[in-house]
Amino acid sequence: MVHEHSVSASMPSPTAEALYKLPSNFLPFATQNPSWLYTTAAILSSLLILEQCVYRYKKRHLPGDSWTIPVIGKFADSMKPTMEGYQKQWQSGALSALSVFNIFIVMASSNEYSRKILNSPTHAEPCLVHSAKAILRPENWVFLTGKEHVDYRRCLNMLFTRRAIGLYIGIQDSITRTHFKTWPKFDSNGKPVSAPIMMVARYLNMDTSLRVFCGNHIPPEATKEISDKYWDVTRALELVNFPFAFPGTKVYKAKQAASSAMKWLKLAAGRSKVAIANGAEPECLIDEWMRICADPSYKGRKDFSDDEISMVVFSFLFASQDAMSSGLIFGFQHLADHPEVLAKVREEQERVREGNFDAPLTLELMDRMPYLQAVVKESLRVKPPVTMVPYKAIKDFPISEDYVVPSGSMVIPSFYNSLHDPEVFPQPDEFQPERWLDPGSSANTNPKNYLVWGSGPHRCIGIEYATMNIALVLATATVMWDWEHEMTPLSHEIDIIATLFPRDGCKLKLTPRSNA
Ligand code: HEM
Repeated sequence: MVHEHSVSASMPSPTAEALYKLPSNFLPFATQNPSWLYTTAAILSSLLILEQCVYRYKKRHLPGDSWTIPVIGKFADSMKPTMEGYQKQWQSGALSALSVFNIFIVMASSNEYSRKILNSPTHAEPCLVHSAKAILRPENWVFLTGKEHVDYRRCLNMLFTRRAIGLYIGIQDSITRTHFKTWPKFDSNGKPVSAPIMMVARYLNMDTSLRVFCGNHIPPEATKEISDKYWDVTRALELVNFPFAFPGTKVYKAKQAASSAMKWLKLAAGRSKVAIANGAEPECLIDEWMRICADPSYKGRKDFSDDEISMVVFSFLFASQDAMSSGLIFGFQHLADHPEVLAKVREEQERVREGNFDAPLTLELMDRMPYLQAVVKESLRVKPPVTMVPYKAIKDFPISEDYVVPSGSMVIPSFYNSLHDPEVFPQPDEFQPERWLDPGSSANTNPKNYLVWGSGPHRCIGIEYATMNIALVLATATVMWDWEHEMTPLSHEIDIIATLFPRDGCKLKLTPRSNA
């Protein structure tokens, strides 16, 4: 998800719009006093009182603090978000209110209200963390709304068809195998030891994405440079950033990282255009895009500048890097903690691949692995990488019978409660892939609850690609190694760094298997 693809994406830029709308005669008493100090104090205290009145007026009967902390509101909580804090907010009501830096926020926690927000484009639009516009550039397609967005997205959907995914799978498979050579760690006696997989998984993910998107149109040093710098982008996706991108700030560093990545992506776009014009077969996503544009039977838009292509590809990286890494790491953690499930995945691998693990994985082989697919689906349900996405009410939004979200407010659909609804997912916190194998199960008959990818016009564009990648990486890992999860007190603590990660980085001991 590109827009507020993250729990941390919910921070508006600090404004005090409501306070600027004071009537000119609002503070008459202050002008009667000659002391500027007294006048200033009077104005400030009036503004603070007004802030409370506006907050209470907008909040009406919704659960939430009766008073907001002056000026900053729940800023402190948003600096260091925790799952416990979010859960407390979600449990407080299907709709609840809070304020951060004078931005009024309505949080939706129920399935009904969350879907209503996502599917009401005339009332609510995605809005980004403040830093995202600076990083992605304001002219990036992800900021389009309404018909413009629908039309643009129609072109991009063609990059994720089954034909395209079939092209990407070979790249994903080969990059994964190359990276896996470095994953197992050994002590000086050659005995396997455990190590956190968080950063190696992020690096694998970035390498895979860049090769899938750009093929060999960028050199290996480019993927290394982009990967190394990308952490600066992730770190800038905090709920609250210093509002100006001065040198040294997180947003400044993220902008630097983004422009150096886009320089390489632009190079790839130019090279791909030349290759396809010269009759080369598509080898990556940009090639596939250029092939479609060059096809005489294609009636859609064909003229995309190198710069525009680089921004689109960067939007895919931006949307995928943290969410995919989170999904992948929890996939490993869930399987490692459920040896009986791991054994079933392995059994399926052995059966479908007939013991020939050197042969590249194909779409057809992946189609024959329903158990693995159920594992991925369940893992993403239990620990959804994206727990909420911030939207903004573009006009008064009558969300329920007795509450209208005031125009200009932030309105945040959250997914966690839908994905952990005990009516639909009995024992909701348990990792039970089997719930997806029975077509009549409540999980399968309530697809509206599966909000891992959002819903409506901005629903994730990369679903098949992301699912395929997580499945493929786990498939190969199950046949290459025996896994052991070194449990630490932090293994089940969640760090929110744009998306969710186990706080200890998931320490795995990987022992090569003899059949691999
Ligand atoms: C496990 C991995 C991923 C998860 C959990 C995820 C989740 C999401 C979510 C929740 C949204 C917002 C949907 C909404 O507002 O209704 C979204 C949007 C988006 N995602 Fe993903 N995503 C993942 C991977 C990817 C990948 C791999 C790509 C690209 C290759 C991608 C590209 C996008 C884009 C471009 C959007 C914005 C779509 C639009 O505004 O039209 N995502 N994703």
